[in-house]
Amino acid sequence: MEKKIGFIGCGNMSKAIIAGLVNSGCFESKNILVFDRKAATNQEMQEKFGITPGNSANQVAAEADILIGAVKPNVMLSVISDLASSIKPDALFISIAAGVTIASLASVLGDGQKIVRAMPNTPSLVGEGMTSITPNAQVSKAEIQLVQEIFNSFGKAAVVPEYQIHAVVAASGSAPAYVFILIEAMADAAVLGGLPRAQAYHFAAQAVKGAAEMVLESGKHPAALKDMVCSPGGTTIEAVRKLEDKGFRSAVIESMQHCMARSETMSRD
Ligand SMILES: NC(=O)C1=CN([C@@H]2O[C@H](COP(=O)(O)OP(=O)(O)OC[C@H]3O[C@@H](n4cnc5c(N)ncnc54)[C@H](O)[C@@H]3O)[C@@H](O)[C@H]2O)C=CC1
Ligand SMILES: O=C(O)[C@@H]1CCC=N1
Repeated sequence: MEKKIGFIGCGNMSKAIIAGLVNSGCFESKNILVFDRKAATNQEMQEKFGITPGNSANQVAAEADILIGAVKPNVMLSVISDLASSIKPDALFISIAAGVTIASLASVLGDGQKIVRAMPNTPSLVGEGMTSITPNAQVSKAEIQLVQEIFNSFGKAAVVPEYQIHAVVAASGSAPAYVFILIEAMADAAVLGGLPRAQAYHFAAQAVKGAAEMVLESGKHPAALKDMVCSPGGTTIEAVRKLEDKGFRSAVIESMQHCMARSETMSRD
């Protein structure tokens, strides 16, 4: 598309989104404007992806049709208050910060600004992101579609009401971290069983990827898919019994409950 998309802050999440955007061809690289306070990062992104580095946050804000705020939650409001007067009045401002509400963003940017809260995740880097989108009342249906198109270009995107964002953070925003721990633990066990380390990661990661694809593609209940693996008196049911004994489900549910509680607390701070 011909529009310009700007990034304020270019850390782990912006880098994943920019890689996804460039690889999908959704935006021409030159129409991706990046400003991070670390000059080396802007230069690195220009060399790697051919994006246009910004001279300042205000310059990027003044040029962007779609502006993504991607700094840490605790500095988001102060960073955008310095930019508010530069942002184009009809630009879409997308915040990806956890725990920063649309109301607090609007209190800085003004009630007339088109604002979207999005919650992406790092698999955007490999075109497998999952992003929730929550627009304010100023964002038109066509603009919501545009935002979906952008996030769909490197994964999947769905519109959710703002109160559901805490659950989205737990189920997809933060989720890659728990899955990486799971893969690491599975690989450690495989190494214990004699598999070389590199192969252990390969087998474990491919098994996780394949299982996820089965849930997404088959439409079957995860329990039915689990039952298909468990042969009577076999190996899998032994592992399943031990996972239940160790409280695997409960550990996942309670950890995600803490994640959601943290997201709620951040929204009130
Ligand atoms: N990392 C993740 O998996 C996800 C992160 N998020 C959200 O994305 C946001 C960014 O997170 P990360 O990329 O992980 O953080 P990060 O710390 O890797 O990146 C933040 C970047 O902002 C830059 N920065 C700070 N102040 C600035 C300023 N005034 N002007 C320009 N650049 C500035 C920093 O130099 C840094 O490169 C957070 O609000 C987080 O809640 C959302 C979903 C997933
Ligand atoms: O840990 C965090 O606060 C951010 C939000 C979702 C993933 N990372």
